[in-house]
Amino acid sequence: MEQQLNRGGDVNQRIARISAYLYPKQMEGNSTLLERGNCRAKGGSPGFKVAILGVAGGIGQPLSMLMKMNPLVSVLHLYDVANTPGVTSDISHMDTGAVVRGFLGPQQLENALTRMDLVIIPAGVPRKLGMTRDDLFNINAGIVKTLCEGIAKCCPKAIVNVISNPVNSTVPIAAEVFKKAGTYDPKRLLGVTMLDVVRANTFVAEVLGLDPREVDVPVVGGHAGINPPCSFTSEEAAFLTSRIQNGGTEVVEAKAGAGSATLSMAYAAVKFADACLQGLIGDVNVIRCTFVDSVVTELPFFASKVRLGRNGIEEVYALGPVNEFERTGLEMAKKELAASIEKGVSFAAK
Ligand SMILES: NC(=O)c1ccc[n+]([C@@H]2O[C@H](COP(=O)([O-])OP(=O)(O)OC[C@H]3O[C@@H](n4cnc5c(N)ncnc54)[C@H](O)[C@@H]3O)[C@@H](O)[C@H]2O)c1
Ligand SMILES: O=C(O)C[C@H](O)C(=O)O
Repeated sequence: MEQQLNRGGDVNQRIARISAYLYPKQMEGNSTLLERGNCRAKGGSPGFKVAILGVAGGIGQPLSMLMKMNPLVSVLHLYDVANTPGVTSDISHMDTGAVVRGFLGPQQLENALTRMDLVIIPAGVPRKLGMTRDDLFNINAGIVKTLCEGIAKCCPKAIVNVISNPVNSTVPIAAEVFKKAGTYDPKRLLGVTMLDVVRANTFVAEVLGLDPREVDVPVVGGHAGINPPCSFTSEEAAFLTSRIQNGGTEVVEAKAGAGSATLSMAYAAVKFADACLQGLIGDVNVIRCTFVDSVVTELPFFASKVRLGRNGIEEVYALGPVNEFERTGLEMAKKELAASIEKGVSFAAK
């Protein structure tokens, strides 16, 4: 993990790029500013300020731990409505650069969010056996709405990564909240679908007998295209599509009432958050799949490949050629997606 998070150049080069991002004017011709600049929290390292909302949960705890290990993070704000002090105390003992602060309950939400560069939201209830993600809507819609109202007020320029389910509705809710507040920037709101990619890489590698690190499967709008080029039998394609689409249910059933994916989700979330931070410091060719405001299809939101950069999303890529099997899956996915998006938009309009 350490090796992965440090990829894209030597740590000193990355620190210089962070400083250039945070203090573009001052950095001109002044490389010593890094030592004196206030981008460094007292006793900590230079980097970005990141808030995680929902830190005491199954995802929130390992996600907080992994973000504390990320060398691009200088300040880590941990927020939850319960049990924040324990998680904060525990994580704060890790001897990595980021300075950790805990925030408990709605009265501390604004302090948790003020001046953040990136906000990650895993707050909300997970599904249990027999539930769909949409069954979580009634509770999680309100949670995401409130948290996004706080973001609009306290850090309207932050990049926002939404993990809380149903993502297909919670991202449109967030967009509506930001529109109402006059702060909406579609380049900065990203639904986290990275777990689909992580699963797809793993399952495809299993079938092909490859190392998952050599596989990169873009998962778009709920279905997969394959890279590197390879071919599957129709049975293999059907098996893989179903396994990737039902990966969440596979974990919910294995956990037998104890919730849904948490550890793989935390891993996927930190991979995605790290990509957002890499984009912010100006790394090139940071391309990931995510559920975003989109014109790729007729739907207002869609998961597809995007290029991340200094402003968040720099480019949303078109789908490219799809075969008949993928076209059928895409049409089915779009119907469900349209309903989920509309549900989120109407909720936020109330
Ligand atoms: N996007 C994805 O691919 C993906 C994958 C897995 C899980 N999820 C979703 O992530 C969410 C969290 O899952 P989990 O397993 O960590 O659940 P969890 O119940 O273990 O943790 C949720 C945390 O959210 C906190 N919380 C509740 N209301 C809050 C509020 N108003 N403000 C701040 N925090 C609040 C809770 O106190 C708890 O600590 C669920 O909605 C789940 O469906 C998404
Ligand atoms: O399946 C769930 O409810 C959680 C998450 O969306 C997942 O895909 O694991």
